[in-house]
Amino acid sequence: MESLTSNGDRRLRPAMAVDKAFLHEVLKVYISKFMKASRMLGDQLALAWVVKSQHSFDVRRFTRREGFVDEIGGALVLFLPCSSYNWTPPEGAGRRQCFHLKPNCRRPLRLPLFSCVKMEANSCWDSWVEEALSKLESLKLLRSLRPIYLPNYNANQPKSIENSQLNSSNSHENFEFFNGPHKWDRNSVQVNISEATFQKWLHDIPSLGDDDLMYGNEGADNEAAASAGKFRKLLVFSGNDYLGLSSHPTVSKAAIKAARAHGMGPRGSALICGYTNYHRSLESSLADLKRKEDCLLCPTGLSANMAFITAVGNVGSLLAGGKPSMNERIAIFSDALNHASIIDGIRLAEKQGCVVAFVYKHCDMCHLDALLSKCPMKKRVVVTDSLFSMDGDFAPMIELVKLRKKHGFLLVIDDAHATFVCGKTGGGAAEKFNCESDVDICIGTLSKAAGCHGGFIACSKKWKLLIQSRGRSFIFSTSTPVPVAAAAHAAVSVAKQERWRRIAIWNRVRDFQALTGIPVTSPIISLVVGSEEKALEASRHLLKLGLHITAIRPPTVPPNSCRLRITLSAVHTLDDLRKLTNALSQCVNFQEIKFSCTNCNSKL
Ligand SMILES: Cc1ncc(COP(=O)(O)O)c(C=O)c1O
Repeated sequence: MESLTSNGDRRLRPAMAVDKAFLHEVLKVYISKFMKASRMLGDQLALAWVVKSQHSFDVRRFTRREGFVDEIGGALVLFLPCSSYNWTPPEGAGRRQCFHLKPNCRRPLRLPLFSCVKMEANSCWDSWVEEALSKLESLKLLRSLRPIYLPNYNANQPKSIENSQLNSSNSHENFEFFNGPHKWDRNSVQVNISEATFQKWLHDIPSLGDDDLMYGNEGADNEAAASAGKFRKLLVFSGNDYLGLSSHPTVSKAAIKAARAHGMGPRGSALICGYTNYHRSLESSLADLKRKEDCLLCPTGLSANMAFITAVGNVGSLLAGGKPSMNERIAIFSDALNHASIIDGIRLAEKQGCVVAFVYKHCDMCHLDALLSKCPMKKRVVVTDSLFSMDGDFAPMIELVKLRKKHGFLLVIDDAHATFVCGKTGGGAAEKFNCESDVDICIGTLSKAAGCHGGFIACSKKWKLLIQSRGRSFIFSTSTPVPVAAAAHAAVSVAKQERWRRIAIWNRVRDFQALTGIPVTSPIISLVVGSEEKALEASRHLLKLGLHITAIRPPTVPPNSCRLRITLSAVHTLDDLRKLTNALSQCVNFQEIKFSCTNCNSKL
């Protein structure tokens, strides 16, 4: 099936069977849209959502005064004045072809007249969101982002700074990229800890972070302390800076430049006065990366998940015009191992009486299918981590897409750990599994592979408007500091351009597998060792050997599934991996782990 965007480019989309109940739902929205359009044009309009003819027609003929073309629910809809045209509705469906057109397209496009309604799995969601937005509009509850324009330099700065700003520009073209690792990259995987911290960690003594750091924060003193044996150097295998961008000079330069020109504090939440051209640029680059219409920045990944879930819950109450009945609520199907922020978001929305949660067994598509089949509620959302943070396994994206087609739910992924790491361009898990257009909402964070801070929701413009108007953790929190937004924008470009980083990290994944024989699927490696004591003992042993690896214990993971969570980075070398696997071989049994992994995989 072919789709035409306003740019005139063509993409192939899978065809879908027409479901009559579905069609009925969408037609309801067509009618309300039609009424609105009639008012807008001050004319009586004929609605032609499916037009059957041998001929082609030229969209140029339909000016705004005469009528217009819109896309609703994935189908092209013509709104035409009755006086000029006498279109009739279709006489039934069959196997037909359909074209899409972006709303209010002005470009002259020649389209063969189509004779079919094509239903997208989420077309009901499109119409529900539209209806929710109309309700919000009538209640005057739609909220706006009004970017404050911050120029590239600040004329009020001292002369020397002002000049350095003038000499460099903020534009993408001036970002510096490198085609291989450099000395600075090591900063992302090498750290020092003081002897006091080391001792407390070794003896599992609770710390408030007030350990005697002895030599302050100055680099030169730290060097001296390290060489005098006061600090211990550790090689980090526990961070989420997968590409090593936290120490990338292009990223830090962007932050420095923005901090010099504009200071630190964003001065307010995004809806008040904390949203600037820097935030907008970052949103655009993330929307591009995720191949979505738009994107909404949130203060953190945690707040992005919470904002989305509270906003989706609101659709239930807005459409019901008050507290929704059981069947009017939103059914959210959530993987049992989803991130805490998804769980908390769902709990909050449940408390507000907007959603009902169904937790399906981890990655178990039969269980999810059964729950969906039994569920009488129409408004359904499936939310899952794409790459699970504790186990390092991927959600079964292809099966999820199949179920989405079957049940017509909204598919939402938390792509926190896969963004920038997976896919040819770093687009994340959906790009890796070639299903970007089947993922409706992609939530992510800039605090992991981007090496910065902040969260985002890549989605359609309609969803963005809904979330920015109803997502409480977005609305009621101060926006991202400008230097952080500038740094993250640089990081998006670096991550895209420096492809060698993605190649390197996946090479390290293969190296780990080759050195241990343990099958691994991602840079997050979870070695389940069993009891808490075993995990702590292993972590202590690794610490003594200079490796920063944490033991993950309840309540983060279930009792007796305590583990060592190891994360690999593009910046690790093969020698680092040798050091790691040698040390691991002294405290964990690779054969046992290999056996339980194989067993586990055969059950999937
Ligand atoms: C899967 C997942 N989602 C969301 C988050 C939250 O992101 P942030 O640290 O930006 O709040 C995390 C981070 O821990 C995560 O692992």
